[in-house]
Amino acid sequence: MIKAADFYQKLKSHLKEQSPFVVYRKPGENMVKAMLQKDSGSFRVKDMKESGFVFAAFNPENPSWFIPDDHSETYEFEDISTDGIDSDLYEYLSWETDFEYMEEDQKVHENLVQKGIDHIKAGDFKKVVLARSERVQVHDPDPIRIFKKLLNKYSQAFVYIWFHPETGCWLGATPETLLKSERNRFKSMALAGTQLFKGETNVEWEKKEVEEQLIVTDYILESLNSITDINSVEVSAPYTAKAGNLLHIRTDITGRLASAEKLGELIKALHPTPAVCGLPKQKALQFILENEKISREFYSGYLGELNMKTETKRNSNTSNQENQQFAAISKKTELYVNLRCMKLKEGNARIFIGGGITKDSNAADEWMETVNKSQTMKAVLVK
Ligand SMILES: C=C(O[C@@H]1C=C(C(=O)O)C=C[C@H]1O)C(=O)O
Repeated sequence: MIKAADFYQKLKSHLKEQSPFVVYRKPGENMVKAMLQKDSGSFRVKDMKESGFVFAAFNPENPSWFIPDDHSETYEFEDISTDGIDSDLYEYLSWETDFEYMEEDQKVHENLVQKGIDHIKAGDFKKVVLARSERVQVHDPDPIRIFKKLLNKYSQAFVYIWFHPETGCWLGATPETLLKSERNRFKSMALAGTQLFKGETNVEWEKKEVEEQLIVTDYILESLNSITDINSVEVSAPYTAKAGNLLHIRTDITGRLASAEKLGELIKALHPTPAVCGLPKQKALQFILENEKISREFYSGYLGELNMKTETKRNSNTSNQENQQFAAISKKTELYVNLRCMKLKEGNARIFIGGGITKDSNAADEWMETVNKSQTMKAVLVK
């Protein structure tokens, strides 16, 4: 196993050569993993049968970039938080906003949200997720140092830094799983509804938020219909989940795929879910593409390990081979929705944030929700 300091040294030279790489840590884990592509080729996902790390755009028509397993060096190391900033108190206190600078942005976003509400009331769609971006001047633009701050601060998120000449440099700390699967078992989640964390996770939710989250759960369950062994599907009760300075409503969904071959179909059916797009999917997507003032690029797309080979040691229980161990190779997929993320460019960070709109939404509240969400990335950019 490589030492963290040695790894980051290696990563620096890789970055200088502008070769694709990804470094990431899964929620609740200690180990940081990395894939450094050995050549400078650009690979795209074609049929979801590939093995490697995928970085997919929000718009399903756009390419999904890929670091293939067999074209990269992989690393694993422990990176222990040293500055102790991963505390609830810090998240709450680090709240700060420059309102003057945002006045124009606020107007533009509220107009967009109002247009969304009007279309919902006219019956065009039931839910739409509308986003904006914000440019933040970065005091210390070293992407590796920003990544380390994310690691220190967000132990329960999927934290990553991704670089590819086709996409630029992205970093994030997302609370949302799109899909996990191993052999034919899978897990997904419906995450929606947002309020600011004020030191208490036992909170009340407004009816509007509950309904907004239910739309996501129902959609995921419906998408599973033709692809899974539907009798195997289990759904948890909705509960409050903390993500940085925010709380969301979350439902966990597990089940079995009709066959492991159906993985690609399932990803296609799920993405983009109404947690980041809307319902019905096509109408909401069209509204977003025509009306949002930004190109989302990879924000609210998905990223993660696709069909990564993992070895599990199992005991054979046949009597004449007592206690004999054998290694079973299986393929594991772990994909996350690319939220609470930013793109680094020429010393600036572009933060992407959005929120779900339903008929009961209020434009000013939706603005505040995006301000709150922007804090997840801003907290690691301020001095
Ligand atoms: C769209 C975002 O987050 C999503 C939207 C949420 C909402 O509308 O309440 C909550 C969690 C996420 O599923 C974002 O963070 O930009």
